[in-house]
Amino acid sequence: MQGLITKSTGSWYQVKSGDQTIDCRIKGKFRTKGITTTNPLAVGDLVDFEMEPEQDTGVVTTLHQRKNYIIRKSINLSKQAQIIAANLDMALLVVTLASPRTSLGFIDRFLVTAEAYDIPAIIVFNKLDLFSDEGLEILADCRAIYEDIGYSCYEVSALEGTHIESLQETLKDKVTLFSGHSGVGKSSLINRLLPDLDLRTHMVSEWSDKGMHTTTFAEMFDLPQGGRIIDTPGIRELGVIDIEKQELSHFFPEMRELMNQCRFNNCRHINEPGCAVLAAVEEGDIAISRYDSYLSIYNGNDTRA
Ligand SMILES: Nc1nc2c(ncn2[C@@H]2O[C@H](COP(=O)(O)OP(=O)(O)OP(=O)(O)O)[C@@H](O)[C@H]2O)c(=O)[nH]1
Ligand SMILES: [Zn+2]
Repeated sequence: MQGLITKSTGSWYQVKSGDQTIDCRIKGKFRTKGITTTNPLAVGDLVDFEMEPEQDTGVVTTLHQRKNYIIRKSINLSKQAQIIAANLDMALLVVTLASPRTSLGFIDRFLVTAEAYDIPAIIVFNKLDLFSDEGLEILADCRAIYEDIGYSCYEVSALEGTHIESLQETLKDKVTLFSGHSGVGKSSLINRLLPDLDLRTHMVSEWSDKGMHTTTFAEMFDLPQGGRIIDTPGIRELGVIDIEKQELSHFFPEMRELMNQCRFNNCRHINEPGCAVLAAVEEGDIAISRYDSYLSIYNGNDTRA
């Protein structure tokens, strides 16, 4: 039987197949080429599984090839990576310019990561209800920086349910990963999008009843209009995969566009003469905040929220 992994605890996997949801273990080894992972399978994986004889549990036997996947590097020195989720169509970042304010550096880091994974990213500015007229202008300026580059932006209030419909339309029939640092309202937004609120708490208790670990990495939910979202509790940042300094500007679309116009083909866009990127910054065609983020990532500075 074929199924979709919607939740994982590390040793148990929840596999959705048709209208059924079956708790499965894995048999044998599933290796991911090129990296050592702490978890062989992740939310979003398509698998084949078999029911265990006379049990209501199953065994995963095969992993289907992944379209993409995102990882988180472990913080210790083991060099192991954790696969957070697989087969994504879109990565959504919830941010807010109200408290706790998301820094532009944090947003840019997320976008670079999504570009590196080749996963389209969208930005949702939350807590719209907290903005004064002046605040709304700042929000519009910020939004313009990202829309000019080509990223879709949404302004919502998860609290009041403002502008949720257009976001719902965008999420329709897609698999979208939700990220955001603590306090931005990611859970509130997800609860808005999933009217069946009991779903989440219900599932947790059901798993505890079976004596399974409830600390999960990520979890997938069906959207009522079609499509799915993946929540990433406790994961504040996507693991930036190793990006060569020389390649970093490829992941800033507005720089990527200009690169061929730099005088030197190995231009770092830092102080080289005839640099088209520096010229665009000067002209105001590239936002200073974006260029600052480029330098900051280039120099290996940690840009946290
Ligand atoms: N004013 C306002 N407050 C909001 C909005 N969305 C969320 N909040 C509040 O912001 C706080 C954090 O919301 P959560 O949904 O828990 O945020 P989170 O991003 O999931 O954060 P963690 O739970 O720490 O991961 C709560 O007090 C919410 O009530 C909003 O649109 N407007
Ligand atoms: Zn250059």
